Amino acid sequence: MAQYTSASTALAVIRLRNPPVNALSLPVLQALEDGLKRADADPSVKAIMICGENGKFSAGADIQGFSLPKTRGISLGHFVSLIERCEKPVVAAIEGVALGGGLEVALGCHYRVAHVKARMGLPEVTIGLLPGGEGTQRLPRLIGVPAALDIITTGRHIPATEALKLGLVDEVVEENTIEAAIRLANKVIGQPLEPRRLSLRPVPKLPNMEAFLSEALVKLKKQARRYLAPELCFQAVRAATELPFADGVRKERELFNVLLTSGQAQALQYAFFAERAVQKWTTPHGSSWQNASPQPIHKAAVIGLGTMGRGIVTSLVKASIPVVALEQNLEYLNTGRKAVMLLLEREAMKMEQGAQTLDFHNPARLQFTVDFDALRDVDLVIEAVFENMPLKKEIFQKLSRICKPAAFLCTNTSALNIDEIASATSRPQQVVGTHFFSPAHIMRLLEIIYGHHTSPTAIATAVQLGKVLKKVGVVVGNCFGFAGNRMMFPYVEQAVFLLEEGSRPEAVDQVLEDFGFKIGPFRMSDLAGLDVAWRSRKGRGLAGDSVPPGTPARQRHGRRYSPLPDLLCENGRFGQKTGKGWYQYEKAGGRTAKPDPWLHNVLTQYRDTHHIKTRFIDQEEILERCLFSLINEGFDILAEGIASGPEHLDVIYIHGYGWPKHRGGPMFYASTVGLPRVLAKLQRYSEAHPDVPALRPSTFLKKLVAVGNPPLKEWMSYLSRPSNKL
Ligand SMILES: C/C=C(\C)C(=O)SCCNC(=O)CCNC(=O)[C@H](O)C(C)(C)COP(=O)(O)OP(=O)(O)OC[C@H]1O[C@@H](n2cnc3c(N)ncnc32)[C@H](O)[C@@H]1OP(=O)(O)O
Repeated sequence: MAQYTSASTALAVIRLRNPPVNALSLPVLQALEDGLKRADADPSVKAIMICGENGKFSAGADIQGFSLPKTRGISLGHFVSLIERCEKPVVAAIEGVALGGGLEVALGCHYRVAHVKARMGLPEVTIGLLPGGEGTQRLPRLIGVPAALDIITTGRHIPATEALKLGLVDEVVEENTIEAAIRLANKVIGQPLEPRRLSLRPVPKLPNMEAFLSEALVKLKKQARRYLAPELCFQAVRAATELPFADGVRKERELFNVLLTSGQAQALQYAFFAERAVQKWTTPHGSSWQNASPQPIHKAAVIGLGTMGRGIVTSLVKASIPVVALEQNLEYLNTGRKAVMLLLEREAMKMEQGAQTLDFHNPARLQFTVDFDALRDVDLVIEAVFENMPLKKEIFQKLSRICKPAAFLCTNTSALNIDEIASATSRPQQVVGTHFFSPAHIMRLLEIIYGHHTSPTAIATAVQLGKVLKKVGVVVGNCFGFAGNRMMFPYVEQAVFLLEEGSRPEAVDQVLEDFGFKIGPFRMSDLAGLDVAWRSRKGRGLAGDSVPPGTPARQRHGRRYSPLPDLLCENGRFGQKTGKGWYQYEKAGGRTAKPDPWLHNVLTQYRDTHHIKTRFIDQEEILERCLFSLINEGFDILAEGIASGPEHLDVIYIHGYGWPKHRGGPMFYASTVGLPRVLAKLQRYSEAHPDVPALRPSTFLKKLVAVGNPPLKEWMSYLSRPSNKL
């Protein structure tokens, strides 16, 4: 847990030991205390060094431990103070990471030496907390208020070189950090320790501290939106500027306890582990991350340079994977090339600020072509043409002929059947769905869809590709809309039904934005373009000429249907790109949504035509119908084995659909509301709308309620045998 050794008779070494990241669990901290006492009591020991095992100092407090009752009330600050009060110099040797409590331990030390590749930071804010080991009081004393406030309220990891400039560390070394720390420890033996004890230092003054803090708070509130932790972090740092150290520490603890017991901290910590859990993918057929090895991707190709293709090319170039970008003709190729170059130039500028470079002018790294023959030697192709099954099949047939046998063939689709696409090839085991989210070079989610024949190697390779592209890959089964969009359909459907019954787009959006979504469903549809879904509905016989004559306007296949979105499209209202959709915009391509009297009139006429009695719909009903129908679909997806756990759906929603992370994702949210309540509400709404299948409670949800509303992590054990429907 923490190993006590000696580097020489005069130097004691305490090595934090808790693989994989030396998290500061209670036993680790107790062993650290024992080590300090032993070193203090040994007259031959003249200095102490603290380091971490396996090239990592420490990733901070054990996040799992926050939920353990026995660790409550034990303050990390106690251990940090013990280090600082030591009568012998204590040197931190920082390798790998010193994050959160790990950095706070280092701040208790009298000196800090870091390896040049080490990263430091106080990321507690990202898991809904504040640095509760006196970090909010020590850091401003060491590096000043502006830098400390930035590090504490953003949680960003800073590289060792920046840490040196800020004065956070005393030395940065390129070689052996431990040896450098030993050298420093030997050098400082006998020197006075008072000036090195941060708790005794004043916070460096700013001529305009009050103005600085007020301005910083305004900025922070704007960025933090509905997140509690950033503002409480701010208050703790402000306390450091106003109060003596001990009172500041009391304030820090008080604020920490507010956050610790907040639902936000629990949701954010759940999200942290969910993101890691989805990397350990499994399928109902028994393949998993443990029994599949990814193949290396030395060269890739992207077909189609529309919005998605451009983003995907940019992502690949950023990840240093050589790319061949292919379009169907020279005109499209030139337009696509210009757009890609623009994106890459912007990305290069961002990266240069972080001292990295992006090499995209070299044709060996990025080649534009209209010739399929250029794909002969690539290891993986991502087809990103628009959603048209015959076109995709034609392309896959060609790829199957041209690409080398080992090449993986990926399709970027948001809903289409992977098996049907794979059937056009002679290698369905190499075909995998890679659903990117727009803008593809920015959005972190990558939905990875396996078909009936997709090999475990192909899945593992797509997952590995996701990692290399710095995305969160979530493996799901094949069904219409996969996991994310399949859950989105009932959500959007409810939003439109609410308009039919009496609500307005701005009212529905407001409720969902107050809940924490970045944008509500109507603003989202306007942004994405209403024509995409219209084309899909026409293709599925739900809209346009393919609807059989005599079909009731508000019914399809025996269930309720709203033709309102079709009506907008028929009027050329495709959203932002046409300047009109569910809202009106200042111009085509404009971004400022304004409520539109035209739409309000259309809604009134529509209700009159269809004899719908307008009623007032309160916020609770708006929220519940939209969210609970989405969650209900999630339970069906779990029951069918399309996703292997609720965490998968939550990660998809957080990283692909703007679900507020501080609410942990839809399935986590359902668990916090309580499944009996979700079920009761769905039952009530379903009785009121019997022709809406999405409101009919899922059998799996009913089962979970019947067995007593078990915690989320136990849900999957109540499925007797998950089976992929396909
Ligand atoms: C008050 C609060 C105080 C004082 C705190 O200190 S709160 C904790 C603050 N620290 C953090 O938030 C750091 C969280 N960890 C990370 O950012 C990253 O894990 C990492 C940068 C340290 C390493 O990243 P990477 O190399 O990509 O590896 P993983 O993220 O996959 O992590 C490996 C496994 O370690 C587990 N882990 C990581 N940090 C912690 C932690 N602080 N407590 C408990 N467990 C932690 C992580 O879940 C992975 O576990 P497995 O999935 O392999 O089981």
